[in-house]
Amino acid sequence: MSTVSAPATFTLPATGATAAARLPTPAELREEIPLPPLARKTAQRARREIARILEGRDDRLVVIAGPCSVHDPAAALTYAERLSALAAEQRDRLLVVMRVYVEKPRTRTGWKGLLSDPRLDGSQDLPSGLRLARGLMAQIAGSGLPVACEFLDPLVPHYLADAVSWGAIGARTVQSQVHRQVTSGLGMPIGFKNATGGGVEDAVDAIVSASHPHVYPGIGDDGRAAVVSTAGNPDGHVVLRGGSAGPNYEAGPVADALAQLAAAGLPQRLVVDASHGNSNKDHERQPLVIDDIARRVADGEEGVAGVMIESFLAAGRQDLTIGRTDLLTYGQSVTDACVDWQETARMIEKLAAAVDARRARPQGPRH
Ligand SMILES: O=C[C@H](O)[C@H](O)COP(=O)(O)O
Ligand SMILES: C=C(OP(=O)(O)O)C(=O)O
Repeated sequence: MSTVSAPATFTLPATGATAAARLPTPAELREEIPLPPLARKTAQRARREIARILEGRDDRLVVIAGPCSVHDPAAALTYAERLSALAAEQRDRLLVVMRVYVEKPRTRTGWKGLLSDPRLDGSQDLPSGLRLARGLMAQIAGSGLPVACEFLDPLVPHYLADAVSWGAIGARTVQSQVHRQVTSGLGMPIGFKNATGGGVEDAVDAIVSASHPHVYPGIGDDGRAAVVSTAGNPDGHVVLRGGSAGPNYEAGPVADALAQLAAAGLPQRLVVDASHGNSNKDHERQPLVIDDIARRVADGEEGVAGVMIESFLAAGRQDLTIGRTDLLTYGQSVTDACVDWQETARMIEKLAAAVDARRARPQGPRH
């Protein structure tokens, strides 16, 4: 019988990576760009309200609307101003949260978002991107409009999470243990997208995993590597976004997903994304998804707690040529196609009317 003895020391191979610039620590960035008191209040209040809607204790719908990605802070602020006015008008029926997505997962390659490359010129000035992202989120939340984003890099929540009311784990990372661990320590409701193939099981697994405490290697407020311990996130939920097998916003797939949640002992409430695989990335299909959901909500459907809409000032999308921001159309997405402002307002009004109609039903939910 042969035995294998472990070497006394290990030499790690060179990684090929270089550390090009220092990032501020989370504590340094929070001190440099503090959250205004109203931003903190907005973030905390919306977290609680979203959780109540997910629990079915508040009969409003959550509406997560905004650009696929933020590439121009000025256009994002113009959009925020309009959305904020509409959110205030509909606050008794809807809880509107703005997508302020500063990190983009890519299927293969492409611009990875404002945080990675804030000048859109390939210089990848991450320290500036991080500052810009935090400043923008602080300003939007500080205007009273709650902020949503996708958490992609596991270090980034340490810098931004206090400004955020709703977080997403995307279809490309929903199976990742790293992301499940990170979200288990975040203080806001987290929507887990179904995987790109359409499978909801991965999102259900992620909710269960993230609801448990975890211990993992991460960083502390001082930026030093640390053992991070989390308490578990009780507000994980599924986001149906369709997939390569087709859309899943219709009543049948929603009922199937709710059954999977019930089988896992989880609350039967979820969010439907009108974009991505549910629109086949065609922005003109998003209103069809919202119309269908609004009709079902008006008829009394209660499994859908909220919707996501990819929306910006101008309709459609445009290709980004790195280094040529002069070629860009103002207020139009450089990633996935979005509906324009007029269509966004129409969709939001339709959802508000659906909540009213559900309330008016004799056997409708109590509120
Ligand atoms: O939501 C945005 C995109 O669908 C996601 O970032 C993937 O983009 P890509 O397939 O263009 O890389
Ligand atoms: C990348 C996104 O979605 P998904 O993970 O569903 O592709 C998104 O919402 O921006």
